[in-house]
Amino acid sequence: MTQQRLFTRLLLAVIVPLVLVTATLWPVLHVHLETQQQNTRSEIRAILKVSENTLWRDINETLSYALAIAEMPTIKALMTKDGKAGLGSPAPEQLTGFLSTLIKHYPRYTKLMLIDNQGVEVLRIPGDTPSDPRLARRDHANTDYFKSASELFARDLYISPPGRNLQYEIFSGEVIPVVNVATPVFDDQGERQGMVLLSLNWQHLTEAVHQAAQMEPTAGVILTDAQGRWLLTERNQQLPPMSFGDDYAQLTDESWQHITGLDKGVLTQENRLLRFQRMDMRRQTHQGLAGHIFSQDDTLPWVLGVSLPNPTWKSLLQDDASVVWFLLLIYSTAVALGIYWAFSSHQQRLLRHQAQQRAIEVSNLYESAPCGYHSLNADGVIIKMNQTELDWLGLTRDAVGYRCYRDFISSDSLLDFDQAFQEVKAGRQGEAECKLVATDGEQRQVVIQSVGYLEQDRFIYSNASVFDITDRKHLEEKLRAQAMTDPLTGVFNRRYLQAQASVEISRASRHQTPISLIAIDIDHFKQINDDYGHDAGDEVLKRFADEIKGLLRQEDLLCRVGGEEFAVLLPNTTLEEAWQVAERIRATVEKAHVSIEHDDTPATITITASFGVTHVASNEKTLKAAIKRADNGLYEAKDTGRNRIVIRKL
Ligand SMILES: Nc1nc2c(ncn2[C@@H]2O[C@H](COP(=O)(O)OP(=O)(O)OP(=O)(O)O)[C@@H](O)[C@H]2O)c(=O)[nH]1
Repeated sequence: MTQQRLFTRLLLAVIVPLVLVTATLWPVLHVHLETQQQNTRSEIRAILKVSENTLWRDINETLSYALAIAEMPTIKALMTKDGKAGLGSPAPEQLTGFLSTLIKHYPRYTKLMLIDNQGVEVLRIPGDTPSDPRLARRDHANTDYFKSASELFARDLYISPPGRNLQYEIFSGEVIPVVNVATPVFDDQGERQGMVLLSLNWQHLTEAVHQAAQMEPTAGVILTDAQGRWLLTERNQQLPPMSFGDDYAQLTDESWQHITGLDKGVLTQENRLLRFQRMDMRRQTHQGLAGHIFSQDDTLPWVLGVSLPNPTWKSLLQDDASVVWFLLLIYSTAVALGIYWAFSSHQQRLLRHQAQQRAIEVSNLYESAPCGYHSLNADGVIIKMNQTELDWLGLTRDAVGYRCYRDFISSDSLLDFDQAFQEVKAGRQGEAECKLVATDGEQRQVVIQSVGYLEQDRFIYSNASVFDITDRKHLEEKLRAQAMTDPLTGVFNRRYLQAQASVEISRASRHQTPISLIAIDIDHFKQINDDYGHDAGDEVLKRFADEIKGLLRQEDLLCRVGGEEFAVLLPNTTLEEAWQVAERIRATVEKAHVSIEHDDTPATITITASFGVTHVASNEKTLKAAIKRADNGLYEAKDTGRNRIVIRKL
């Protein structure tokens, strides 16, 4: 049972700390996780902003250059049929040199072209003819950029979708998608003279976006057109492998559904947090000098997005070892404390149980001790009492608190009790031999030993042990009586006569009263023994004593002083009165018949006795002289025929 309880406590000691620590740490870790997620969101927002700015910056610069070139007088002059260097004439070296430098210095451009109103190429920088047959033609009349830009007003711009409609070029030995930016050229009279076309190296542009995103190595970038066509040229390691032109919408159908409905937003894609926003260059306001910007409407707006790993509990623990150690430390400390609590409380419980057992044992000992225990307050009221003493006094526990102990002390013991109680109240030990009287009147001789408990010299209560000495007292009295009594006849013996004689003599002396003594001896007692046996003799002695006792007063002392010799001490009795007593005894004995069994035959014995009578003189301190006188009288009675009384005076 104890082991099972310990096991339960140990189980609780493990579970409760785990639950408590978890309940305590959960909000903290949750906040920590939320903070991490918030930080991730902020980081994504920042990367997205930088990526967007990078993209816009390059595109805007391109727009600016295109517009600036279209505004250049030499360009206008070159494009104007009526100018000095009209169409069909080669471009001045100075102009081609300037434009070549521009294209070389900005690797984001693959080429610059001037196209006349018929779609015929007027100037191409760089000037070498591409070997790719797709790009070899000089007639641009059927291209989307030509068709679109031919209808634009001054300072309007057309931007082709990246890589759309075969807009690829071979650049540095590889085929790359391009974005064509076209703006019309008008002469000073407002006549449309053709257009300027700048081809943007889309790979270069998106690389810049990538680099911006690489501020955070785990960041991933998405860039698609409005249809979900993948516009990035570089592989993005954080996403499923996508190549330029792949259908992102189809690959991530669910996410794309989410994206298509919103201008911007945040969504969770697998374990990554993706923030996206729309980019519509038609609504670009950067170009304060630009007119309208046109493009293929079905491809815009683009979707630019940045993703980062979304912090989770798992990533939190994996990325931050200190959190794991911290949790391990907290949990192990809590469990260790719990186990310590389980063992210590188990130990305390055992100790408490043992203490309770001891208390019960002590209480049992107290309650059922063979002696009484009680405590009294200063007024003598019982404030505590064990069951033994309650039983002695015939009380129930209800008596505690209001009954006075003194009420149960016999009147002849009150003085001793009061004296002892005063001692106790004074802080000393008190002892009294008293007689307790129970509610039913039963008396009990006891010895009360008590000590007082004092505080600052003020008595508070007493603690008393009460020993029942009734049996001892009875035994003492019995022994005392036996010591003073003749066992055969039950009358006093010689020792008692001598002891009591001095008491009676001094009393007689005090009260000036006479005191007399009778010596008695059975006549021919030896003959009775001889005739009937010793037992018969004993029976005669008992009967003889009984006969005499019946003739004496309470205060007279009948004593057996020898084998068949008796003495009677008669306080307050004159010699004459003593003689009368002796005569009464003699006459009674003479008439007495003692019935015995002798040899299985009933027999009757008659006896006589001789007497010596004297009185104790007032100057005699002991009985010695009086006994001698009485014996002398007795001897004379024997000598003169027995069955008679002889008085001996002083
Ligand atoms: N049965 C019995 N006999 C006792 C007891 N004490 C003494 N005796 C006997 O009492 C007798 C006393 O005898 P004696 O002293 O010769 O006296 P007696 O026979 O009475 O003769 P007188 O005194 O001269 O009349 C002795 O035989 C004792 O043995 C006793 O306690 N019981």
